This record gives sequence, C-alpha cells and structure tokens, in this order.
Amino acid sequence: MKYDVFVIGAGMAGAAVAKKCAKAGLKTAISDLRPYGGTCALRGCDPKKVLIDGASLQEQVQLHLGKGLSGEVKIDWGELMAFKDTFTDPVPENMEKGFEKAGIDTYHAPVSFLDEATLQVGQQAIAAEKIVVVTGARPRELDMPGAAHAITSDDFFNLTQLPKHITFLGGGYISFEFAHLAARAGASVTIIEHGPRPLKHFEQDMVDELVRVSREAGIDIRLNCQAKRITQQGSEYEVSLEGEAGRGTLETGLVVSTIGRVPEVGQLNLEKGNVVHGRKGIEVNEYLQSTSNPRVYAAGDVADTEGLPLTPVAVYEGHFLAANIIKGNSKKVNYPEIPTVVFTIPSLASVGFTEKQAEEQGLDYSVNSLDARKWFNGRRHRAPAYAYKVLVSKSDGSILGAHLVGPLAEETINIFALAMKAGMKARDLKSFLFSYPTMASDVSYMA
Ligand SMILES: Cc1cc2nc3c(=O)[nH]c(=O)nc-3n(C[C@H](O)[C@H](O)[C@H](O)COP(=O)(O)OP(=O)(O)OC[C@H]3O[C@@H](n4cnc5c(N)ncnc54)[C@H](O)[C@@H]3O)c2cc1C
Ligand SMILES: NC(=O)c1ccc[n+]([C@@H]2O[C@H](COP(=O)([O-])OP(=O)(O)OC[C@H]3O[C@@H](n4cnc5c(N)ncnc54)[C@H](O)[C@@H]3O)[C@@H](O)[C@H]2O)c1
Repeated sequence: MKYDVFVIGAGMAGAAVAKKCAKAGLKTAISDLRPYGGTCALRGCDPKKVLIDGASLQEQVQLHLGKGLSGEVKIDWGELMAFKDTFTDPVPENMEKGFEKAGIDTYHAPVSFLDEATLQVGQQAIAAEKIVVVTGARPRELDMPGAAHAITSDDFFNLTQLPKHITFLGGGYISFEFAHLAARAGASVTIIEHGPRPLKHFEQDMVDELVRVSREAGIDIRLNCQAKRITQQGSEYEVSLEGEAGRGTLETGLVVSTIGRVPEVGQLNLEKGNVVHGRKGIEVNEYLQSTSNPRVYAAGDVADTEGLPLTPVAVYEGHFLAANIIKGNSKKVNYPEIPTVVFTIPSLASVGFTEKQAEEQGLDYSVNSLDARKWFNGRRHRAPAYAYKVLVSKSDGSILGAHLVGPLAEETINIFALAMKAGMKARDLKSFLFSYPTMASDVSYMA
C-alpha cells in the first residue's frame, strides 16, 4: 500500500490538509488513534463554549434580577453536559463520512514511523510520498507526589457530577474558563498559579479586571503558590501548598491539572523517521516542512511555528501546508494578527501587541484605555467588568494592539483584528458608521 499523502491526526489541521490534498487528486489517507474530530470539536473549544454559554446566560439573568426580571435560573449540570454531548457525539461519524465522500481512506490506529518513508499504522506498514504530522498537543505532565490523583481537561468534560470544591493547578486559559463555568454551576473553586501573574501573555491591566471579577464570583485565585503533593483522603483530596503565605493544605473534591499543553509526539517514533523535534514541537521551515526529512510536513499544535496553539491557526497552517504539498514548496506561511479569547464570564480578548511588547519593540504609541462600565453598553449589560486598552501608532495612526474585557469582547475583538489586517487607521474606525446600539459601536470610541 502506498499513498501520495498520509495524514497523522484527524483534528482541525488534519481535516484541512487531507481534504485539500484529496480535492487536488492526490491519493490521500488519514488515521487517528482516538475518535475523529480532534481536540477542538471533542475536548476543547466547542464543548467548552456550549457549557460556558449556559453559565453565561444564567449570569445575565442573575445580573438583571430586580431590573425587570425575577425568578431563579439554576444550572442543571447533568442536563448541561447532556446538551454539550449533542454537539460532540455526532462529530466522529460525520467527519468520517466527510472524508469518505472526499475519497480519503480512513484508518483508526496509532501511527508511528518505521523509517523516513514508511509508517506503522496499527498492524500495517504503509508507505507515503508525503507524510503530514498533525497530532496536536496533550496536557503537560504534572510532576509531584500524588500527581495521578489529578484529572485533565479531557476528563473534566466527562464529569457527571460537579464536586463541591474544585482545585485547578495553573492560571491559564483552561483553568480560568473552567473555573468560571464551575463557579456559576455552584462549585467553590480555587486556582493555584505558581507564577506571579495568571494569563501572563495577555494585557495585564485587563487581566487585573478579570481577576477582580473572578474573585467577586467567588473564585479563590492564589498566585506565587506551588502545589507540592496531592494526597487522597477517602473520596476527597488534600493538596499541600507552599507560597508567599507560607505552607498550608487545601481540602478539595477534585484536582484538575491545567498547567499547559505540550506537542503530542509521544507515540510517533520520530527518530526512526529522521524528524527533528524540540520542546516546542516538530521543527519546520517556512513551508511547514520538516527541517530534517523533506517528505514530512507538520502544522497545528504539534509544529514549532510562530502561530499560537489555537484552532484557527491550525486550520490556517493546514491550508498552507496542503498547498505546498500539492504545488511544491511555494507558499511561505505568514501570520496575520491573531485574535485570542479567554471565554470567561465576561470574556477577555486580545489582538496584536500588549503594552509591554510595544515597549520592548521600541514603538512610539499612544494608549486609549478606560473602565467603560458606565457607558450605555456597560450599564445595559449590568457588566461587572467592561474595560479596554487600545494602542495606536503615533507615526501613522495604525492600530498596534487591542485588549478588551467585558460583555461580548469575544465578538468585538474580531473588528479590531479585521481592521489591523486591512491596515485601517484608528481614524477609519472612529469615522465608521457602526449599527447602533451594538457592542461594536463602542469601537469608534475605543480606537
Ligand atoms: C480545553 C481546551 C479548550 C480550548 N479552547 C479553544 C478555543 O476556545 N479556541 C481556540 O482557538 N483553541 C482552543 N483550544 C486549542 C485548540 O483545541 C487546538 O489549538 C486545536 O485543536 C489544535 O488542532 P490540531 O489539529 O493541531 O490538533 P488536534 O485537534 O489535537 O488533533 C490531533 C489529533 O491527532 C491524534 N493523534 C495524536 N497522536 C497520534 C498518533 N500517533 N497516531 C494517530 N493519531 C494521533 C489525536 O488523537 C487528535 O485527534 C482549546 C484546547 C483545549 C484543550
Ligand atoms: N480560549 C482559547 O482559545 C483556549 C482555551 C483553552 C486552551 N487553549 C490553548 O491551550 C493551551 C493550553 O492551555 P492551559 O490553560 O493548559 O495552559 P496555559 O499555558 O494557558 O497556562 C498554564 C498556566 O499554568 C501555570 N503553571 C505551569 N506549571 C504549573 C504548576 N506546576 N503549578 C501551578 N501553575 C503552573 C503557568 O504559569 C501558566 O500560567 C493554551 O496556551 C491555548 O493555546 C486556548
């Protein structure tokens, strides 16, 4: 058996590559060791957003009690999880049907390299002209006594009951999103972050606002705090802590390890395939081709690229990668401004340079920043947080970065990203006629 293209991993990047290659007439196959769909559709963005939307609706109603609304809205965890399953359950079969319709051969097996051009796919040896590694990322291993007691984000999506108290290790995207969900669903929540700042790649003034409202929502956020050991105590756990406040212990019903994700290269036997990789993943050139084995390409979370480990980036890279396989290396990957969102309640959103980055780059910029809770849009949402910081170049008026926290920030940020990609100036946004009254209409005052 020999293919023109063999794709390892049926996630977002894998689907984009396989479909494009098959459409171009290349004999293409794909394999995944787990059900088809990958992280985003099955264990990430999509199910997370369905759950958060439920919690967010509950929060909105609660904020409007006594303002024309009355009654009680509560989250039924079992029902909410069952609703989430209606999105995830159909994914593997639908995806496989889509591959078959596109003429792609489908395998369900772990794949590893036998040599530079041959793969072990389950029990079979399969050769391929081009091999595409799009195996994503997995949770970083927790290294401490009792680490096995901690669950990961994958397991969190299968929780049938919500414990009374949950401890998240790590103060990043996943812990903040899950913590906001769990707190609204009735759990007490603690976040243990070993560094001085949570969400450290975001604009810190906006993070401060998010930390404030998180604490107001009952989330206990401990910074500069190290978890040293997890001990089981009957059906509960005790987490030993060490930090600024000294040593202590925390009784909890569940420990979730959300300390980051690492490229998933574990089962691939990359050495046999002569595929060089490092801590950040498979080393690739500007065509997303392995720097050591020209038959091999990589994209998405597993590839060591400039792109953030996010779904739109995985798909974007997948399209470049496929074009380079189909037409020969012709499209160098280049990245537009990438908006990113932490789906908390309310959300934190960012695109472009933070102020720290702009300073480090030596850019000459002005800052527009405000607490906008008293604006009409803040008031009608009864927003516990609504703030922004926009950086504008002093030399040409272009937008260097935009950072928001507040209602629908996840939508508004796309307007800034689009404006930046289009090379629009702050004055273009100021003079644009946004429909009113919408959240987007505030952009003209932010720019
Ligand atoms: C909880 C959570 C929430 C997230 N939320 C967001 C969000 O809101 N927005 C956003 O943009 N991003 C989000 N992300 C990140 C996003 O999910 C990833 O960036 C994206 O899924 C990466 O796509 P990929 O195709 O590179 O890898 P994946 O989607 O992970 O696909 C890789 C596939 O390869 C398979 N595989 C691995 N090894 C092998 C092997 N040896 N043989 C065969 N198959 C193999 C895996 O089983 C998997 O199906 C989230 C991630 C998590 C964990
Ligand atoms: N909304 C989204 O787009 C979204 C949501 C979830 C995940 N993701 C993607 O998945 C990736 C992984 O998410 P994540 O939340 O696991 O990681 P993260 O990198 O966002 O955050 C991990 C945090 O854990 C801390 N940490 C590391 N080791 C620790 C330890 N031993 N004890 C305490 N704290 C520790 C780090 O300092 C960091 O703040 C993200 O970087 C992102 O690319 C995106």
